[in-house]
Amino acid sequence: MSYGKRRRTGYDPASIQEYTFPIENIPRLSARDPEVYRLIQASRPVVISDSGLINSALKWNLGYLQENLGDGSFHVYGSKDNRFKYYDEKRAKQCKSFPKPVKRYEVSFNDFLKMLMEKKNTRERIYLQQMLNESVGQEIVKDYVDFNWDWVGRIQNEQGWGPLSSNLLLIGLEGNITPVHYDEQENFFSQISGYKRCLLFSPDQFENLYPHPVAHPCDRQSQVDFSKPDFERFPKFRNARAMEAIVGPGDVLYIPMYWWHQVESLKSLSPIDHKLRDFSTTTSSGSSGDIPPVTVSVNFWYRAAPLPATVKFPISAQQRVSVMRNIEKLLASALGSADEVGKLLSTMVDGRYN
Ligand SMILES: CC1(C)c2ccccc2-c2ccc(C[C@@H](CC(=O)O)C(=O)C(=O)O)cc21
Ligand SMILES: [Zn+2]
Repeated sequence: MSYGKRRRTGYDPASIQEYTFPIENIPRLSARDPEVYRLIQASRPVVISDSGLINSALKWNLGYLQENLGDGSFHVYGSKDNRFKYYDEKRAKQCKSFPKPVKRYEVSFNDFLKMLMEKKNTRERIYLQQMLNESVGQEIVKDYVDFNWDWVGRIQNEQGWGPLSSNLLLIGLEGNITPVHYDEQENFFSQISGYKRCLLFSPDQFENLYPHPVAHPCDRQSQVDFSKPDFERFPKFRNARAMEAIVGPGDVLYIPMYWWHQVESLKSLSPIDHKLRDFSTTTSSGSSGDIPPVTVSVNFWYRAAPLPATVKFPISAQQRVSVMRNIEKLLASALGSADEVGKLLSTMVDGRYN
């Protein structure tokens, strides 16, 4: 069930997964509308349709990227299903019993293209995510310089945000899902090609989304799998309610810090012509590979504004999450291991605070 109008153009509605929670629409406004800046000021999500932020990148098809991305190495994640659940490598090494949800490869862009062709036939799905850095070719640098930095820089200053920490280039297969999680940075999520469905949940829904413990490799990720929610373990997930934006080329979605988001690559109705230069179309398996359709996005992560000098009460949901994180970290270090944090918190709370 979804309230209000859902954007209907460009993607195949059959590629929209049905979930158990109600969904409202995130406002989609022009950069000329003052309401955009009121929503950003209030740390509320909004889609800006004509910011021009990444117009210079709208020509980034795979052929252009192959030509100009340079010969650096790229992080490519592989998943045996369509979910790409992030995990922290260091923490994963510490807990032996942790089954790694995704595999990580370091490959050249051409190898990534080969993987795209070969993965067409295998179960494994792949997702490239690579920080845009100085290893990229001159043309990409030019396009990057031509981003609308005046527009985004003005917001960064007006909001008192910290520095831009990174821009991640994301190239995924249609059907790829980044499961619901939150990040501790402000994000201008920009869509270059293809369509992505972004489901957002406000930070005050922490108890509905049951994040893993902070010390867990999947810190900041929800334990709930939307496609098969375990209501016995996570009963409050019944109270979750989402806001949704379907972003297409040129759209920018403001994802406020601490807001939960799940991102799903939809099936595009007009597959892109990748203009792949004389790419050997016969893969090692000999099948004449045509590249499967992909989505391309780039995000802009900004460090948070410094905390205000005086705390206003009642504290915000974001501040509540930050306090809980600090308590979990403090207890894990005070007790020497994260395993006893739960027991100690129950001892503190049971019969005393509840
Ligand atoms: C799933 C993946 C590839 C991954 C694997 C391993 C480590 C990190 C990440 C990572 C980080 C960010 C994104 C982009 C976006 C979601 C989306 O567009 O899919 C998002 O969440 C954001 O911009 O905040 C995607 C990924
Ligand atoms: Zn994220």
